[in-house]
Amino acid sequence: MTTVIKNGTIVTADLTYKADVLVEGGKITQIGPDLKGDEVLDATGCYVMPGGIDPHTHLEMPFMGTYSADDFESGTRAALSGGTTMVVDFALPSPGQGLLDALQMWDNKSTRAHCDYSFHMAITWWSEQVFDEMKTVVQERGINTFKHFMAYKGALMVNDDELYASFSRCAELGAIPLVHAENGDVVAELSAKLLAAGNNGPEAHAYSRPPQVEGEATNRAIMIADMAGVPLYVVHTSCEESHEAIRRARQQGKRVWGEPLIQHLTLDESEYFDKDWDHAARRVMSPPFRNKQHQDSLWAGLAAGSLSVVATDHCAFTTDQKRYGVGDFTKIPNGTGGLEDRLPMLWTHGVNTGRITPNEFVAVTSTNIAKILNIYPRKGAVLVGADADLIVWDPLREKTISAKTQQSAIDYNVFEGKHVKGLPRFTLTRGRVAVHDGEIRPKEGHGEFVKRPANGAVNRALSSWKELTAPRPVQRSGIPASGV
Ligand SMILES: NC(=O)NCCC(=O)O
Ligand SMILES: [Zn+2]
Ligand SMILES: [Zn+2]
Repeated sequence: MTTVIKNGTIVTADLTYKADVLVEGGKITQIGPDLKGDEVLDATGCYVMPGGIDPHTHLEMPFMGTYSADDFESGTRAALSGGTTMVVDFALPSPGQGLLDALQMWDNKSTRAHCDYSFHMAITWWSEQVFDEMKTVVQERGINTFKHFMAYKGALMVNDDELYASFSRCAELGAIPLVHAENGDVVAELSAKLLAAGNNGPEAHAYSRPPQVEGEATNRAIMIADMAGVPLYVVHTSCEESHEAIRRARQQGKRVWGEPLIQHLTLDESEYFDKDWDHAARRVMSPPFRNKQHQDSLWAGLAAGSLSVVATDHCAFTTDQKRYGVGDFTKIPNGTGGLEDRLPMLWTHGVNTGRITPNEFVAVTSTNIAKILNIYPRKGAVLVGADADLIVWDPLREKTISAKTQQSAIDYNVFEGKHVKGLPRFTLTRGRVAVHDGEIRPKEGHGEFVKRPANGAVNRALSSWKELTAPRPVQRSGIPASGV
């Protein structure tokens, strides 16, 4: 059975041209004029683009005494509905738990996925066992990224010596470290001080995590990665201080990528000052939403190329779960949703406003991260031989975002009431039409785990350079006799 997408304009990260696309056996088999197939999808007036890849989700994540409410079933259904065809989640060992044990748990959770997926492996503690298992994770399990939390003291946070040890191990294995960059010690101190002063509402969450704590941690992570000789990916870059650190590092030739979230690009800190406790608590996430100047910095970074990927950090909690933190903001589960809305919101606020081009849209939602994760061009491309993860994007299709019509399992949407223009007409996941003329047709269990090999181009280049420039002892002809 073949499927042909006809009459569309193909938009990739670097090209825009008219052609039909033929799909068979889950792959793109031909691109050209006047193609024929058993099933025809009409793309008249539409852009045919690589499906979105969201490299930052937390589905059914155990966190802050509960589990995030969207699992791999509802989460990947939401993803497909909004044009995202692959998610990368985080396997999180609890303290003392082995990496392979934790991976087994994430394997079990992900069997219901509607679209393809992968995992980042989190390093939440350090030991010889963790050091040893990192090799198996990379070489046998096909996971080439390791996540480190510099925040969440007493839970997921790791210290600088552990960061250095793990980053060095990543360098040896051809893997890439990821960081959640906030100074967890300072956040803990500020939180305690705010609570002691009676500042216990959701707005205090934002007060406890000012941009400086993110900027400092980003600079520190960049320095440690440089010392360890490894590239670095900074998740949820939310402010100018962190962006500035990334921009400077890149100008110095360091291999550092920054990932703003669609939430930080389009929602601001005023949400936390809402008189309705639920409204504010539903938007509690780390780092928190910032002011307009920080948003402008993030948008500028996407246009200038100093920021590389737009993600969601989808980690959705219901209103009841958020209410665990009534009277103590530090107990509000951190996280917001966005999987279904990332592409429409970015198109509406990015492409429709002229802040980014359609090609840049493809780059930051799909192609750049496929290259970073070393799965390009299997993913993130419209090329013969690539997986047929495709969206037929209708720039005229409109809707108003509402929890009433969303796929996510939670009872609200942080983008509630926002009007978007630009939505998928069709979404294909490895050739299977999962959104048909705007209507979701999911298939539980269709999603497959995507292995990601180590030693991508950037790792290889950086390790050659580090080897070439490594400190070497000076060769001396005559060595004086010891004074003792
Ligand atoms: N971001 C957030 O608040 N929750 C999810 C966990 C994380 O990424 O820090
Ligand atoms: Zn984080
Ligand atoms: Zn996260």
